[in-house]
Amino acid sequence: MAAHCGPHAPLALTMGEPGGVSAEITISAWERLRQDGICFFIIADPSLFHGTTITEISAPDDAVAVFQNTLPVLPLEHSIAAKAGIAAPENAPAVIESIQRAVSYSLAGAATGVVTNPIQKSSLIASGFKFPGHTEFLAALTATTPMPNGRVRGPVMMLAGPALKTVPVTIHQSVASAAADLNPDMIKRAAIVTAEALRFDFAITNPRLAISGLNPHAGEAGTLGHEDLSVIAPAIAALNKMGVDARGPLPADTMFHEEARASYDAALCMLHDQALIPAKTLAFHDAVNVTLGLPIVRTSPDHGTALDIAGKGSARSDSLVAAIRLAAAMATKRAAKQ
Ligand SMILES: NC(=O)c1ccc[n+]([C@@H]2O[C@H](COP(=O)([O-])OP(=O)(O)OC[C@H]3O[C@@H](n4cnc5c(N)ncnc54)[C@H](O)[C@@H]3O)[C@@H](O)[C@H]2O)c1
Ligand SMILES: N[C@H](C(=O)O)[C@H](O)COP(=O)(O)O
Repeated sequence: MAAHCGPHAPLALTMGEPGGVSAEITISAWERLRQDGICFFIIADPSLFHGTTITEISAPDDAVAVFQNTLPVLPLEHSIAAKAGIAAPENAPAVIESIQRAVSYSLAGAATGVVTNPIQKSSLIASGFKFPGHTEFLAALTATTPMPNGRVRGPVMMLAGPALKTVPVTIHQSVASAAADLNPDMIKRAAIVTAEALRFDFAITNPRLAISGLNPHAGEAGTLGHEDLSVIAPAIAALNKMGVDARGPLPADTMFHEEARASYDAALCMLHDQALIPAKTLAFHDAVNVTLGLPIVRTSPDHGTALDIAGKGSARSDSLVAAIRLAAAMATKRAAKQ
């Protein structure tokens, strides 16, 4: 492998929603990282990059030789008809093919990990896609591959920013169904996968977890809802018995101020928005969405398709750059453990 790309295979970037900002932030990320010792290629329809010098490659490894000079694009078999600002369900087969191939390359060791560009979930679902997001799709695509080093399988979503890491225990589901589905096993699994990831992927030797309640004021001693006492507290007690440093259930509204954040390494929250609102508010342009508990490395920018600004040249690539850097760092740590 060429020295400027580091010792590992390149990262595979997916195309994401072709009507969104993926192409422009990928070009910008390539410009920012081309001299940085990280290599990647994108699996996409080359027509998305008209006006930019790209190199069409035929295998992941070809990216290494060209990366410093041009963005390597591995063409899809499906073609697209993209218009900036429009997410057309007709492009779904190409969007899905890109994700599937990135995972295949990663499982085969031809790519060192997967960095996904944002997808328009509603558009994919309208075309018949059966998964609510990448997280669940990636878990299905990797379900039969053993986890490395005996680690516990997820998937678990983490939003990782410079000052805060949050994990939603329930992910892409309605608030009503999340509250109904919540059980101690889900909380325990999310906590164990998170603690393992903090140890092995983020080099935090003794990870401390703060676990939120579900209801206002963590249920106010059972007067504002029963789940905090009947579901979350028993999960935390079981985690403590297993040696996991976890405390709670904490009122979600007071666990994210600066002094509170200093007392833990990751906050586990019961609902998607409990976890993602603080993470994106504090660090919208720096935070990274990481899927923990997969046999492959997967990161993503924390933002979505941004259809409202697609093609206008104002989309920032910071979160994608952070996602690429984090994927490379995680892959390096995992390779050192094998
Ligand atoms: N990883 C993913 O695939 C992923 C992540 C989040 C959201 N989504 C999907 O994206 C779609 C749109 O979601 P949304 O509108 O809630 O969120 P969004 O992140 O796309 O947009 C929210 C706001 O942030 C702005 N914004 C987003 N990215 C930006 C960037 N790089 N630079 C500057 N401004 C930026 C947008 O212009 C918009 O005003 C939905 O279908 C959602 O499910 C996908
Ligand atoms: N919940 C995520 C967010 O708002 O950032 C987003 O939907 C992405 O999820 P996947 O990585 O599962 O697509």
